[in-house]
Amino acid sequence: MTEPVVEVRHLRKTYGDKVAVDDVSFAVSPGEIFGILGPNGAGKTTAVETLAGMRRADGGTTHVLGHDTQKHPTAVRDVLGVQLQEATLHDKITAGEAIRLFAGFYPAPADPDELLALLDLTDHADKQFRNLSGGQKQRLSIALALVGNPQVAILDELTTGLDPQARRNTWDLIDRVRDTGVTILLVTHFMDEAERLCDRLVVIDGGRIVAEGTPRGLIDGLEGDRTVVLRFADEVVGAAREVLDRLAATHPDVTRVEEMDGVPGEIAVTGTPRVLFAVVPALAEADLVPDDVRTVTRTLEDVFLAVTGRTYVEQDEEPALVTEGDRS
Ligand SMILES: Nc1ncnc2c1ncn2[C@@H]1O[C@H](COP(=O)(O)OP(=O)(O)OP(=O)(O)O)[C@@H](O)[C@H]1O
Repeated sequence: MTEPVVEVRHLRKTYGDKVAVDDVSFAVSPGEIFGILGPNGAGKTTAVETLAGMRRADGGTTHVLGHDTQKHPTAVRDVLGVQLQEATLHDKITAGEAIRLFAGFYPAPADPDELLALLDLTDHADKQFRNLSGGQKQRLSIALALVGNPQVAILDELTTGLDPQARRNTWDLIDRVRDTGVTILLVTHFMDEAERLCDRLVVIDGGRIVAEGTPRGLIDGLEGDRTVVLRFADEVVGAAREVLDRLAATHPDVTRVEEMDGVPGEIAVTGTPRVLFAVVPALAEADLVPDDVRTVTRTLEDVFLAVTGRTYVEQDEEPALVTEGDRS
């Protein structure tokens, strides 16, 4: 087995009486994008800041590339790149200047021009920080985390505050960064982001790990209901509803039939994984042909609901990188 690049064992971190991280363990293999997913306040940032040697743990061990980051926090300075939730740069520094300045802090930095190209910033290299868009600032913050040529990068809430297109572009970029050989620890409260990017992940809630695995494995491991949504033309929707209601009352694989809110003609049928086998013959018998059929895709949100009993609420926040001017 390959040695893990990051290894966290029984990590515990408190702030006074507040237990922010409680018995958290995970290991990250070389070249992985490993996710730490959870709602706001779950303890994600505390866990990675402690792992990076920026905070003292109250218990447990943290290693990066074999270095004990609690005992020797500076040992990983040149191999670990950290992009934290909020960083401040001077309004007037340009993107190119910032990258070259930070490159000077490292013994074997990345080539600033290559980094600008990797992060689609070449055309914005001469723009002052205050004039960069949210997405460009975000990409610059990732570039600054990568400028030391790290083997491991921690990216914390990297798409918070970005519009959907900028988020998707950032996801493509993270794939590109991983393709250069960097192992990535991705902290996020966005379920879709974790599902799209992570090879494996832990879900944290209230400081504890509540689920761990690949996104697909966690979703496929969910027991229980499947939902099929059917859309019917106006003239047949009433008849279809009757057939499906009868099915719910009589068929063991069908538990619920509901009209979808705000979508005329759409009916959702919920039941066991065999629900489709019940629905199709019943509609065929009545010669009721739906205009559209889709299954409701299960996501990590369903995993969160299954393990915590709570619905996951995503809250977007301020852009992650702010100028000094923005702070006033
Ligand atoms: N410096 C601090 N002093 C006291 N409590 C803190 C401190 N930093 C974080 N906390 C508390 O510890 C808990 C975990 O916070 P943390 O920031 O690690 O969570 P998170 O999952 O990263 O959430 P977010 O994405 O909102 O930052 C929260 O209840 C938070 O209020």
